[in-house]
Amino acid sequence: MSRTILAARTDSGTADTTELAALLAAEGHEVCATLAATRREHPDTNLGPALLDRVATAVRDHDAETVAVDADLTPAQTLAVADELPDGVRVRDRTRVVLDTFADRAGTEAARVQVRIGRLEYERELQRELLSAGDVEGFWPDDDHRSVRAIERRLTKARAELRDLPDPRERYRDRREAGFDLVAVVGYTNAGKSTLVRRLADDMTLDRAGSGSASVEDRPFETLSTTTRRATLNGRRVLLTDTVGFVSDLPHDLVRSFDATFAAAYEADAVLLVVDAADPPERMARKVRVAREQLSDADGTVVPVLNKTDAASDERLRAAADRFDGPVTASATEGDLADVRERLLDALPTATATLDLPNDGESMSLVSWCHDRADVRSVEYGERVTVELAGNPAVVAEAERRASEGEAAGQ
Ligand SMILES: Nc1nc2c(ncn2[C@@H]2O[C@H](COP(=O)(O)OP(=O)(O)OP(=O)(O)O)[C@@H](O)[C@H]2O)c(=O)[nH]1
Ligand SMILES: [Mg+2]
Repeated sequence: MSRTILAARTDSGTADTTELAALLAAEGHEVCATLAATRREHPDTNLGPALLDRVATAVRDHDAETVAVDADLTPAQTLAVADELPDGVRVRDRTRVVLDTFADRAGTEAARVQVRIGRLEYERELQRELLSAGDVEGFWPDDDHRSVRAIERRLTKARAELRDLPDPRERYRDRREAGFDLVAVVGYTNAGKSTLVRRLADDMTLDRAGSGSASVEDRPFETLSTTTRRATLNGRRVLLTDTVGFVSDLPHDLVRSFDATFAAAYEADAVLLVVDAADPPERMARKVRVAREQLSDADGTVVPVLNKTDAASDERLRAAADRFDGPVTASATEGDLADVRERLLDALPTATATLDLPNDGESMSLVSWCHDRADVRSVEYGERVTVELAGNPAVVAEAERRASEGEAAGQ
């Protein structure tokens, strides 16, 4: 366990260090002291001399090995902060902490390569700055010799590896063409996405052909790669994708490198945006802002889900509800999720059709095909068979095509 001092600077108000503290705890760091100050960003060190002085003292008092700064430092600022600390103390800003967390726990090959790219891009910038300051010696934790050229070679290799992996968006498009309704469950880290996916999949599932399971833990970034489970909603075949949680102030490069999550969100027919309704108002405001930014390109209908209602006071719940247009409330651990299922169904694009079929064996197998994929609202048997159907537009169109094909074949 590494001993860490957490330092935070904020322009106004009080710094909220809970997010970074949770990340550090999840990494197995012991936060020995948290030091905060309210002041303008200092151009050289971000933190400013007074706070930096307190940090240096705390490092000595606690014999700390690392300092985590709750801000995004420029490479020059990282160096300037390290300069004020005892030799060998490692300085990490929040981007670095997030990258390290992901690197430790990335589950899939794609996530691992993406993390590697994010880290290399980060290191390249830092290395450029180190070189121009003429101060490379002893900065990196290992003796790994780095030159900008060497980093770039590794970047090129990693990008090529990523290109060779299957494109996540392609995979979603194939699934859509196969008549699945795609639902992405997204939101801030620790909001309860995986719990919700598990519950929804269990409630909605008739056949459990789904792959993977959604791991639940009270720590940030429990889920580090997308997991998809199959479920049935009103006869429709739904794929529920659990995603990697958002955090605030991620640099654009890093966000872009988490393509799998964004592919799931952007390609989805409907997006469940899970929000922790028990959060204090300021924290929630920040999280909602982050989620909105990240989802601005999503095509599907976004359904806000205020989760953890069991743990939220009425006042918090009302305040949370005011932030959204028509949210649905839920407790993924305790409540009944009927409202979530209903809202999800409303959000999915739906087509209807009435099929008029000859009364023969061929038609019977088409009726059972429909039952497996859509909401068969009525079937009337007479000289002909009349089927009323609602569901995914691609499925309904395919049913109509099969009906007319059967008709043509019978003539
Ligand atoms: N009280 C309460 N706790 C919940 C609820 N839903 C989830 N939790 C808890 O919140 C914690 C985080 O849940 P997860 O499902 O792992 O959250 P997540 O959004 O998938 O988190 P990441 O994968 O880390 O982004 C766990 O301890 C859950 O048991 C809820 O409705 N009420
Ligand atoms: Mg999760």
